[in-house]
Amino acid sequence: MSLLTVNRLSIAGPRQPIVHELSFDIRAGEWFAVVGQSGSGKSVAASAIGQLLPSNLKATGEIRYDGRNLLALSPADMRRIRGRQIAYIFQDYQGAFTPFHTIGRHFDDVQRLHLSLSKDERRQQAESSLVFVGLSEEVYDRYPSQLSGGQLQRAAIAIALLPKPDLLIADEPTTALDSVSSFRVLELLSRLQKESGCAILFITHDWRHVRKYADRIAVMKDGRIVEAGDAQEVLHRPRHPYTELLIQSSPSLSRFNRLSSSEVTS
Ligand SMILES: Nc1ncnc2c1ncn2[C@@H]1O[C@H](COP(=O)(O)OP(=O)(O)OP(=O)(O)O)[C@@H](O)[C@H]1O
Repeated sequence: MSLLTVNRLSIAGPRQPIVHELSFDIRAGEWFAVVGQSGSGKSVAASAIGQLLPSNLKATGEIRYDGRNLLALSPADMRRIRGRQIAYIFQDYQGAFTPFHTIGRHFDDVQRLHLSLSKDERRQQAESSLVFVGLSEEVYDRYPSQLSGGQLQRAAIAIALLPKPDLLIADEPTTALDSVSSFRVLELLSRLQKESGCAILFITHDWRHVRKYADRIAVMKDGRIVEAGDAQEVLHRPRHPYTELLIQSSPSLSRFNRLSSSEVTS
């Protein structure tokens, strides 16, 4: 069943069009990867879903979610959906945190906005979600600068999933992490997705991640989807020469697969 349907989404920049008539749908509970080279328009397309485009970019077309066109919602209506039903995590996990607020304060901000819980319940919920993503509950009182990149990204995932969103948009969440932290974060996402049943829109240029986690994929080139379908089908029988080129030029899967479970325990 379709959770979100993107219909002829175009995004125009100040000088030229960036994204051209994208159409795809995301099904409930699936891992949908959008893959393509740097600059192909993956991030701007993902930002348009939550009305997070910079003001110099304009989106047209339709993004249907829960019977409504997200592009036509008022900023206030969009804020009620974003964070609660549609959550984001980004490559720039540092930028997602305010340096002078504790991790606990970041939890609290989301809990106050989207959940009605008492102060004690909020702290309890935050501490158990920290433990759930493999962090200690002491992290609650720490500042972002006191955590490693991998730990911060795991905290960001815990916060994003608190309101139990239907869709998590993960924009290259592991690009800035070393390979072991990256592996841990992806395994965590995969586990949480199975447990929570949320769909993931996963933006990446890394085919190793596509091969391991994606159910379906869309391949983007120069602002257009050149090929889309079942991930294994596209990987094994790419129809577009560009997809074939991307797959052939991707780094070997062997290093990623060699990471053993002993390397990834916290
Ligand atoms: N605010 C902006 N104003 C003008 N052009 C922009 C703006 N934001 C993005 N672009 C342009 O839009 C195009 C697509 O950018 P986008 O960040 O979506 O690519 P991407 O596929 O996500 O790349 P990457 O993998 O490097 O993140 C690029 O050419 C970029 O320069």
